[in-house]
Amino acid sequence: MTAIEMHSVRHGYGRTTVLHDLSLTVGAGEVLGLFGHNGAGKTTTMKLILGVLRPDAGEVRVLGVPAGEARARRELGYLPENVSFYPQLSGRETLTYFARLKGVPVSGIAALLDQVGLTDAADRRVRTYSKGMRQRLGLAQALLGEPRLLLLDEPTVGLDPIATADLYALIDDLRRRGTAVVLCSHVLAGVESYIDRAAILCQGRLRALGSLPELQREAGLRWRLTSLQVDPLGRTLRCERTVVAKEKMAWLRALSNQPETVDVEVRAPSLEDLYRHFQNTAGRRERV
Ligand SMILES: Nc1ncnc2c1ncn2[C@@H]1O[C@H](COP(=O)(O)OP(=O)(O)OP(=O)(O)O)[C@@H](O)[C@H]1O
Repeated sequence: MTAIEMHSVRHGYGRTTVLHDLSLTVGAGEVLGLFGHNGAGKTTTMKLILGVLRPDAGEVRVLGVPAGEARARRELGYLPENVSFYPQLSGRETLTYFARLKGVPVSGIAALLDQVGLTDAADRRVRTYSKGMRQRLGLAQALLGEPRLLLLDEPTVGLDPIATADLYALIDDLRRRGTAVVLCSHVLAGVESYIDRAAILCQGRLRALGSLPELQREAGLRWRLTSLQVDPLGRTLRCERTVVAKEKMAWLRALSNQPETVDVEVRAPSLEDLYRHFQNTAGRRERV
């Protein structure tokens, strides 16, 4: 079943429209990265999916029902951007509280604490937690009740590199079990191999949507080839060139046929390169 369907959604605060004609779908077991500058409309999009905001126009459906319906809410987990908890409760008490609010069994709490690496701190008050520990508790809260759709707003904020890698591994595991995930982040480096598609928002408009190879094709950015060559005196020379995607293989063949070439490194346009490209060209496109 499709996890999210947004059709021609418009939303504004007061008289200012901040989302324009947004259409996208997210399938079961799909991880969508939602990216955009500050104020692009990412959190507003999340809130529309949660059903705490209603669109001014268009339609938002979650797991086959209108967003905000009890069935959709029950199957949805949400990690907000600025997660906050009652400081006097322990981690375990916090999860018990949220499990009761959500109407899900408390029996899975120990496993969740373990999954996010908080077992040893489970009975400490949250006010003694570091930022990263609070973030991990937020993630455990979002995972209560085994949601079929998980919305993560800046989930890596405050996480150290190992905890960040653990989070991505957890997302991978959830994806394999059919959970759909929407992941908002300003940290693009490292996220690309964990998302199926990226949606790039600019000034409330969907500027690009697709898998990394699709976005690479659409953007037409150049690939970087770095070759190491040994000259007749035995010195190693480093040569760098950028080539368009369709010429990449011809260049690779040519380089590997040269006996002086000892190594070639190929760098595809990264998610960061693509993000910058689509943001930079958004204004231009709108003016056309
Ligand atoms: N409650 C509100 N009232 C009025 N304007 C709002 C409200 N919430 C958000 N906005 C405006 O809507 C636009 C989109 O905000 P939103 O929080 O969705 O962006 P974002 O992409 O999540 O930004 P960030 O990366 O900074 O978190 C911004 O211009 C913001 O100022």
